[in-house]
Amino acid sequence: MDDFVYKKAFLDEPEQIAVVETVRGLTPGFYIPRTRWGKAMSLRMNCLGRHWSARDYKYHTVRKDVDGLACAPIPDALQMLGQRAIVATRYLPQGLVRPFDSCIVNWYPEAGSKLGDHVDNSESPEAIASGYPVVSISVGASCVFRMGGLSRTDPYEQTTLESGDLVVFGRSRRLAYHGVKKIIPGTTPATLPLPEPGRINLTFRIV
Ligand SMILES: O=C(O)CCC(=O)C(=O)O
Ligand SMILES: [Fe+2]
Repeated sequence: MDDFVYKKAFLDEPEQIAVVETVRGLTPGFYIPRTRWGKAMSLRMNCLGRHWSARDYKYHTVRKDVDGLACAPIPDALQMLGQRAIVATRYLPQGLVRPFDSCIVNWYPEAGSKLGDHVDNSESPEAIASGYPVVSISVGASCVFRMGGLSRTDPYEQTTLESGDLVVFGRSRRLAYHGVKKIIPGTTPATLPLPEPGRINLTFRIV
């Protein structure tokens, strides 16, 4: 089996609505992350379970570079979606599924919002070496997503991620480069309580 799996329509419409309502109702809520150079990222973020700092690229228990508040725990309903993704894609058998300790919620609010090509490597060496997959669930506007290899210059597969789509990557692809090139305006389902062009992505990890 490929270690990068893409599954269309993982979430049905009521589940997509529930995800948006859940993430918009969290306290503490979204913030605009700033890099170590003080530059504002083009998205809003809320880290659940553990806080990932855009300043030092490390995980913390509090939102140290934002407002010092403890981050909200991962709601059970979201944790269940993350774990279900691993079984639904047959990435691992049910008995090997473990709870995620981090769910980063990214909200891309504009057509120009993006996330440059990067590797998810802020996690502990043991977590990365285990090859346990990263689960990424998208809701709202479609985006152009690209997944590459272990070197920045390896070829990339480009995919349009639509509302409800799922991406799972681990094992040999755990440290693969990936990024969000752009948000496609006019694609946010009208039934979602999310201003257009809004895209929400949930990324679950064991850190
Ligand atoms: O928004 C996405 O689809 C990807 C998010 C991502 O790669 C990350 O948060 O590390
Ligand atoms: Fe990532």
